[in-house]
Amino acid sequence: MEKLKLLAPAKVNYRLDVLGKRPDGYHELRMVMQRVGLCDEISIALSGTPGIRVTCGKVGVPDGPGNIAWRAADALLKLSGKETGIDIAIDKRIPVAAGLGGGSSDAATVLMGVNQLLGLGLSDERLMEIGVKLGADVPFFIFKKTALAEGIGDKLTAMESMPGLWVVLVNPGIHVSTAWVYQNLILTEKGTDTIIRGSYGTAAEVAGLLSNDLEPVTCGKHPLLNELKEMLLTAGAAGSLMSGSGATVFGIFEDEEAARRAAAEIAAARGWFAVAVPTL
Ligand SMILES: C[C@@](CO)(OP(=O)(O)O)[C@H](O)COP(=O)(O)OP(=O)(O)OC[C@H]1O[C@@H](n2ccc(N)nc2=O)[C@H](O)[C@@H]1O
Ligand SMILES: Nc1ncnc2c1ncn2[C@@H]1O[C@H](COP(=O)(O)OP(=O)(O)O)[C@@H](O)[C@H]1O
Repeated sequence: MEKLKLLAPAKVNYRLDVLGKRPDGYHELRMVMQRVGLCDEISIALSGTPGIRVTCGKVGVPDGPGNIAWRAADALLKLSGKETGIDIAIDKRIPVAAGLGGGSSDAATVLMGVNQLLGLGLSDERLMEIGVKLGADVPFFIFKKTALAEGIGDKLTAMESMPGLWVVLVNPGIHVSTAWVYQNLILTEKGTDTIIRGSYGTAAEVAGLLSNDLEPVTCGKHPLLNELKEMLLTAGAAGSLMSGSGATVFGIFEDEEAARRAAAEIAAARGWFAVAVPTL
């Protein structure tokens, strides 16, 4: 039986403006989303034994139907009407519940992989429609380009030109519930007059874009994150920010060596998860 091995990358949010709350409880956003080279490895194989099996073996990530990758496979299998079985193994490299979109990326990768394995021929647009029902960030990972994301995160426009940078991701092992962060957000009447351009040329220019309305909620609960942002700046980052709902904090660097040195220093000093990865 045919088998695929795929990489599911993480993301960071260079910008996250919350514009308001919708009647269904979701929030209207304006984000700039960037994929980075820290990836889960996903094997997908068709099987003669009907049913979907997902194994991950990582604490905090459910096997079986609780896994968003299982739900992605289920959605496509139902749509296909086929009787085949699907076996999915996830080698989890992306920290979990960390604001890096690992679950959403796994789901997007499974949608694309199962579409290919079952020969369904669904367009990316159709996969994004199916994906947004699994999670607001899933369409972005099918889009595969640095994006301005609006709506609940699903209305995507490609950024015209973004610099290739090095991103240092630091996660102090704090798990954050995205739902909790949105529930505890205090919406203000702040203006949204910052213009987001289509093109940014340097790390310094991207640093001017960095802002996240969810930061005060998560950093309010975990003040250590402010310290992490400072450590990244001291280590030479052009800018630092919390990603998504947190608790991962990232710094942006133009220079690979400087980024690798910063990650090694922070990992050695405090024993936290800290890696330097390129933007994709
Ligand atoms: C904050 C962000 C930024 O990229 O990323 P993460 O921190 O999760 O990585 C996203 O908005 C997270 O997207 P995602 O994690 O796919 O969201 P979902 O599973 O659909 O929803 C999780 C919870 O967040 C809330 N939610 C999500 C998206 C949105 N635009 N408004 C919301 O209020 C939902 O009400 C739900 O309770
Ligand atoms: N494939 C998966 N990878 C990671 N988390 C998953 C997965 N499937 C289900 N989950 C659950 O989704 C929650 C959010 O995880 P994740 O996508 O890593 O975080 P975030 O929303 O911060 O980007 C976790 O608490 C985890 O239990």
